[in-house]
Amino acid sequence: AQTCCCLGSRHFLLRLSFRSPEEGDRMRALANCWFVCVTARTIFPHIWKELRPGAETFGREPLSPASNYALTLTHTYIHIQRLSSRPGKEARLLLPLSELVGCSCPRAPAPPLLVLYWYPPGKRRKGVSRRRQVKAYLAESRPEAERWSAAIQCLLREVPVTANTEFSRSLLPRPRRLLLLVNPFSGRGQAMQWCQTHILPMIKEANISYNLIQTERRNHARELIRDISLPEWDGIVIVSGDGLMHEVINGLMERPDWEQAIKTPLGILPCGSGNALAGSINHYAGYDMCLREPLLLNCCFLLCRGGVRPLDLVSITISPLPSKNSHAAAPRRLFSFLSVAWGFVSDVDIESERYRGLGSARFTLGTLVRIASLRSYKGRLSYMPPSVVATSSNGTPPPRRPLSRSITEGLDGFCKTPIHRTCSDMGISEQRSLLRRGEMEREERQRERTRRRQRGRGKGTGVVRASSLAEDREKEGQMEMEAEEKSGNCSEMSGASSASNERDESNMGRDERLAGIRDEREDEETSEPDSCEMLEDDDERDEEGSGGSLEADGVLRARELGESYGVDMGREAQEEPGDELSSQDSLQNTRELVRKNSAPSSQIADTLLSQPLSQESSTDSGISYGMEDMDLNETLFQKQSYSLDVARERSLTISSPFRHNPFSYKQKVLDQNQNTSRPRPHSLLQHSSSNSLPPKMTPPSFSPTPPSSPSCSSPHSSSYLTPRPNTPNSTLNSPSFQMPSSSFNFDLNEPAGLLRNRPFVSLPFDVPRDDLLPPLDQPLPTRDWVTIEGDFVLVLALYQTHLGADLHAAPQARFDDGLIHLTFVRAGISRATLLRLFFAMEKGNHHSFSSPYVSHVTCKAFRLQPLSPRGTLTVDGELVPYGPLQAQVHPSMARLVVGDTGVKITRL
Ligand SMILES: Nc1ncnc2c1ncn2[C@@H]1O[C@H](COP(=O)(O)OP(=O)(O)OP(=O)(O)O)[C@@H](O)[C@H]1O
Repeated sequence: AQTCCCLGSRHFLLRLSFRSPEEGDRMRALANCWFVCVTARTIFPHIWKELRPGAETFGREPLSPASNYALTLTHTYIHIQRLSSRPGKEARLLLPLSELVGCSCPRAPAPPLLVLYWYPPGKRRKGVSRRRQVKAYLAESRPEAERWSAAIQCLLREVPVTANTEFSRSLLPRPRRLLLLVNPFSGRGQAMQWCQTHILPMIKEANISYNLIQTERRNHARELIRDISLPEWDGIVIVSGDGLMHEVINGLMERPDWEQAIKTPLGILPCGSGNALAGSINHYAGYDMCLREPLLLNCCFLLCRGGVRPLDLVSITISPLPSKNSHAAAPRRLFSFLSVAWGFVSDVDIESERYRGLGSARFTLGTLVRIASLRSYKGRLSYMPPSVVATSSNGTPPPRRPLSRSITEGLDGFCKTPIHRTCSDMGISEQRSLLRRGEMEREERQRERTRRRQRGRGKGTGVVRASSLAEDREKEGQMEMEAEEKSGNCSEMSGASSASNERDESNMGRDERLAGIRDEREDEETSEPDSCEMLEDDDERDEEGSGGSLEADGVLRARELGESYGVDMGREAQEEPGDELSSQDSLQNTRELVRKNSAPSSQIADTLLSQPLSQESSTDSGISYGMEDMDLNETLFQKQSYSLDVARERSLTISSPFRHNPFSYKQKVLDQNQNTSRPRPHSLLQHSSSNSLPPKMTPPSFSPTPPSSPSCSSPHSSSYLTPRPNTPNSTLNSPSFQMPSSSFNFDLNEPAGLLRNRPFVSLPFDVPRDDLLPPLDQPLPTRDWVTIEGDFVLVLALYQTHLGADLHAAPQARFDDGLIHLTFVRAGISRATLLRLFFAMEKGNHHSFSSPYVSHVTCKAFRLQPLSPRGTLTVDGELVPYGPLQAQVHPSMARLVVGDTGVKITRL
């Protein structure tokens, strides 16, 4: 038994032989007694089996033959060799210390055992995860067993040791102490059960002391964390989903000693339904995607190993909740570790609460339900690319963003290159369509500007309130319905979806509408059968022109919210009659598909996308336009004339046909499948319905600020851009700059449900400032920001790799990369494509997924201004008040327990 093979004597720390308990009668009696009385059925069932293969029938059957083992300890492995007198029967096991959670040496009267808690990776039905195995060996004496236990624990706790070290318990640091916060209702309500079966046993095996607190209500953990004495704890562990982690982080940031408090290592043991952070930790450790208990075991193992990494936090500023004195309410700040979501993702998150019993499958079901009734939302997304911060912090001026002057150049790598390098994702024919629509917008906006000035004279302000927007759009909808009922010519379109109306109109009534753009009067006389909304629009204009009824004024104000900003340039496009004729058949087919309500969305989309959009553009060179408008960051531009040549050049980067497509304000007919009794966002009524697709290829307006047009390399050198006074190089000579930014006037409803019980504790004064962001109610700087405005299906800002344990949504993200990973999907995407996108996300290969509607960028800060009056916004999966929101990343603010797979920073 004293012989063992020599395994790397250079790293040799301990070598000793152990015997199995069957070696002698005395030992056997002792071991049997101890196991039967204390351990066999409770603490060490595995050991019992290991030592006594015939445990269940002890006393009745003969004991198995004795085995001797030789164990050798090195810095990285325990080599275990079974010694056998019969040649060829020796078995060797190499047990990596990195797969060990801990070891123990049970006290007397137990025999002198060395027990190893080993979690090797094992194959599961879905992926690979850790499995528990216990190895126990009987030492010749208790001091020998204790020496071994101390040696292994020293290595696990990274105590420096050599081959000459005299191992004893005194070398060991004190056991780690963890505060476990358990939400018993998280996920499917299994958190406490899993604590007993998986978590606490493993934590004990790792020789970690713990205190477990069950949360009793929402925000209980937050209050607790604000008040406890933190130095007592080596870490705070959340046994729940991401929501409780959000509470804890914000509780820490609300402490007066937030700077030290936020450095407390945080761990997560996934018992929720989303478990995004746990999924990210699991991925970072190099494990395959897994859910439920396997994921829990992996994370618990990593927690016990105890490697800690820095974690970025994102400071979020959101609109204040309404108070009695709404003027006194200041924007709120909170800290986020995971995500900000608006649109599809937040809708699914909140709406799928009702399927909570399904666990993580609730998101799959929620996704399918939401895809079936796809919504889009109007909004404006601005972000600051990381390159800007990197270079400006060096003191060197940021490089000019090159303008992609060729449409096809931008189209090539649309999905792969950063947005600010891309000017358009549209093909040539669509570019023409864009320019034509730009012309229409310009005309329309000029008319509205005139009306606004008239109204401004009376009211003195151009502020638009979202509450009136909602009412006005309802009124507008009613008016449109009435108009349609009156119009017999519109009967052809009744029953068809709104989007099909839009498409038909956009393709079939081009000549008429172009004529209408040239001459507003002509519009009024045109009674184009297909153009229901034009009739209705004209009605509105009549009313407004004649003094403006309340309804008409409301409609107008509703329009202002979405449209009052943006430089709008374009050129008139005309259509060749032959082209229209050639597209008639396919259009007819499409309408049939949509009207019948029977075709799959992808089929409808395909039909639409295959339509030729072949319009020949004609330039009105020499024409100059007066303009007075704001850019997408609410920077007011001076009224100046410029030639259409300039306009044409800039239209590639700035104009916003997307924002103002011809379908924006027309009648929306609910199709048969829509539930009319249920309130729906207005954007849904406008842009999508369950059987219709949003308009084809609604390109966004990309507005790097300043626009990086060669003719306008900087806002200050521009001949036609003058920033607003509150920007660094502003001038005060614009008569209109006093007009407040409309998009910040949201009517926030009284918080209800999930939001009702949120305590709004103010953060300490010295929490880090968002130095890249102006206050929420002020315009963004003119430089370095990119703005996209239009209709979005979703906007998702993620700073971890996973959005859910099985949703690898930001593969490039790292815990401390100092970046926000923005994904946005614009209206126009088909349901089938969206579904494919989510499927691709599961594997994390959606970045190679090519769709002109889907964009991925990284940034340091962003601002999101929803322009649709209703919607949901979530931060870390938790509902926040709907309204403008801005965020900035603060690199490496917190610390996260991730195990020791990656680059180790410190130990828990
Ligand atoms: N005892 C409790 N009773 C009710 N709500 C609680 C309690 N403890 C915590 N909460 C709240 O429950 C919400 C949801 O918890 P959490 O996010 O941890 O679980 P989950 O929603 O199942 O998981 P995930 O966010 O991963 O989907 C959190 O906002 C938290 O504030």
